Amino acid sequence: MPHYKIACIPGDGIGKEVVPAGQQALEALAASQDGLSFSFQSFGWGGDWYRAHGEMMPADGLDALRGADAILFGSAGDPQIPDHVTLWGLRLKICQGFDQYANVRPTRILPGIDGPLKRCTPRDLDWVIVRENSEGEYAGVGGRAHQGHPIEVATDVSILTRAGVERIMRFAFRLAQSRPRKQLTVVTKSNAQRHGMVMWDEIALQISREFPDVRWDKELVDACTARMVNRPASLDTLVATNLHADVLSDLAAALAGSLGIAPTGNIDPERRYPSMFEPIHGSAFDIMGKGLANPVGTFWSCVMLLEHLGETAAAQRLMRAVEAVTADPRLHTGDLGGQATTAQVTEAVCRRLREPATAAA
Ligand SMILES: NC(=O)c1ccc[n+]([C@@H]2O[C@H](COP(=O)([O-])OP(=O)(O)OC[C@H]3O[C@@H](n4cnc5c(N)ncnc54)[C@H](O)[C@@H]3O)[C@@H](O)[C@H]2O)c1
Ligand SMILES: O=C(O)[C@H](O)[C@@H](O)C(=O)O
Ligand SMILES: [K+]
Ligand SMILES: [Mn+2]
Repeated sequence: MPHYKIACIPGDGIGKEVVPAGQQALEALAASQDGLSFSFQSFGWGGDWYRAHGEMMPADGLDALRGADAILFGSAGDPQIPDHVTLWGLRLKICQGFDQYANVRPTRILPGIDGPLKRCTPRDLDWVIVRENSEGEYAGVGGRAHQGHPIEVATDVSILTRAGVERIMRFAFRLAQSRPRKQLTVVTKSNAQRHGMVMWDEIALQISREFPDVRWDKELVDACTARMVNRPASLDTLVATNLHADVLSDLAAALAGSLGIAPTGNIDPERRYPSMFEPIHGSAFDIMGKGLANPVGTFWSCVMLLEHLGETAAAQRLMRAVEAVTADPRLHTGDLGGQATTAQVTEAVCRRLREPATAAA
């Protein structure tokens, strides 16, 4: 009987609220499904760990995660610690350390959710953004010199490698091919960025030849924001660099109703290392510690986690339970205009999961 080891890293802010909610949902799922079981190991890394130990996670922390089947992550970001310290010391350390180079960000308007675009129905917005997750603007290459002097200099160099672009393009074309519309939009900025992004475009064309059944086009990232708003139904799968996709995916989440709903997987497609699943949002300093965070993005991330493990039936059951709960406005958290708490939404999802299969369907 399948037994999965899940490493939980709540991290900071509302991560500490939504990751336990995700764990509860997985536990409810396992309790109601023969042959599915999980063991959870929780790691108290993040801002508190930093205050105690001077680092966001132990230097050999990746070794503690290596044996996990998957990682459930919350957020890195603490009001008292600079954001680049928290992000690089935890999330990026894991994503880059485990070469989770494909970041997959699905967006849909879930039942009962009132998206902000008046002409956009749930049928018009069904996207997956593939974010290059290992290099580009997040390569970490650059430096600062002469700090505080008039000649001070600072650089962040975007690095794109042929190997890195080929693998993310191949992943994105394959994902597009697996979806009904078989359609990919390659997001670029090769008008202004005349080296790396030009290579990006050339490699997209090269890889496209391996996928003759995938219809594809190219869009400059600035125009892509307008297209997402004005012609959402013209998009299906998108692939973009690390930073471009980071920005586009927050926009996508907002257009689907809230940042609190959107999920992501940091995937190692070759399965050399555990992949890591998390809501796309951060620590949400303005609401942390109040029990008001929307746990739906984390539940949906758990759905992606289950899909990654090959537990398709369990993934579908959890997604149906989440959709049944979003369909009820009384179970909407503040970000959706409602008044429900994290605990109420979590309990409602778990209750659905405990119901006999036919009733939950
Ligand atoms: N993957 C990550 O670890 C990650 C992602 C994004 C931001 N961050 C970090 O989080 C911190 C805060 O960043 P930010 O303010 O730019 O983004 P954020 O996602 O934390 O919050 C933006 C806004 O969305 C709201 N929001 C986000 N998630 C919500 C949820 N589940 N329910 C209800 N409302 C929600 C917040 O209340 C806030 O108003 C920073 O330190 C940043 O670096 C980390
Ligand atoms: O990449 C970033 O900036 C952060 O990790 C976060 O914003 C995310 O989207 O994961
Ligand atoms: K997150
Ligand atoms: Mn982001």
